[in-house]
Amino acid sequence: VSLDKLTPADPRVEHHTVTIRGNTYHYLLGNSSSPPAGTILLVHGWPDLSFGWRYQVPLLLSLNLRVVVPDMLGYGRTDAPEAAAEYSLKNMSDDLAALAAHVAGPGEQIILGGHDWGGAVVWRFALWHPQLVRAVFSVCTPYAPPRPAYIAPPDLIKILPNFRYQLQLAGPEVEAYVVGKERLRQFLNTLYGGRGPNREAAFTTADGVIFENLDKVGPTPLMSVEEVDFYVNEYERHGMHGPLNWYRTAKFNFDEELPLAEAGDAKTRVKAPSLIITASRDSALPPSMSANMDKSFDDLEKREVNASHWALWEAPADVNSHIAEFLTKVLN
Ligand SMILES: O=C(NCCCc1ccccc1)N[C@H]1CC[C@H](OCc2c(F)cccc2F)CC1
Repeated sequence: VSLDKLTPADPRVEHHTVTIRGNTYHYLLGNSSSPPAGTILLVHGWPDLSFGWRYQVPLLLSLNLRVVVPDMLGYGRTDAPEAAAEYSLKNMSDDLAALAAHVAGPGEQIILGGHDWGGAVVWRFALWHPQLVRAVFSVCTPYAPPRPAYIAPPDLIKILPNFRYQLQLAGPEVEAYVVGKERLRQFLNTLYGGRGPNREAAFTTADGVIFENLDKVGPTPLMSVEEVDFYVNEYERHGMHGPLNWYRTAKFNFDEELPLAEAGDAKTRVKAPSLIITASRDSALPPSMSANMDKSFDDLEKREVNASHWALWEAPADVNSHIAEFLTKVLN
């Protein structure tokens, strides 16, 4: 399975913008030569960009797919509205349904792939727009059924202590501190696994961002300096308010999804062919979190790769072989 990856200015993808439900989205569009065997929509997570799928796009083009990769709301060359409610999983699902109609035509079924928050989005897309889903996969992020009762984030932390960093991200400190190229670079290097001279971490799922360590952190081992430069320039456009709004949506998601939870299996089961690829060393989303998924799916495949949360870049050959195996079955 080829290991080549997109460069920031890659001729294999076009750049497009389109206004969707009031927000302007930027997306990469890769067209296979002959009529496509299908359309796949790739959804990135936090803190990432459409470019986060750089190791996967060439493989997907080789499968004769039309590949659509948006910068999600708040990121890159897509708008970053102020209100957190706009970033709800239902709004994201509805935006992507409109984007799919724009690219593939109204009512056309698509394949969806998500990583991290993008994995949460694609699972919810499958609940809100089941008729549009040809197949769906998530890297790292398990499916959590809509809940009949609201669990406020502080209480969720008691059940899922590995989510503790999300309380900090939903607050004002990280947004206020991570301003300007220098601190954006330190922040991104930190999130992508950079360490200090004595292996100090400046982010853990227990502490969140450790501000006093940020300026000690060296470059991430997962990206070239040019790639980090690209990310820093893309993040400088909006700063961190938009990306952090994704962590301020818990109550909006609960309220929107309550009718699904109350309808039970009819609205909370995923029928389309599905795949989850877990990352063995993901400290935020460990494979154990996917243990109970089977009861909500008609057709679920599970695979695991030996990687951290950033499996797309750290184990691309393994991730890509699982995706290729899954899609070859879906496309034949
Ligand atoms: O915060 C996220 N990613 C940032 C990771 C940063 C990191 C960097 C370096 C090393 C480790 C981590 N992702 C979110 C994605 C949505 C998730 O919410 C959905 C959800 C539930 F609420 C309950 C059960 C399962 C489930 F998926 C919550 C984590």
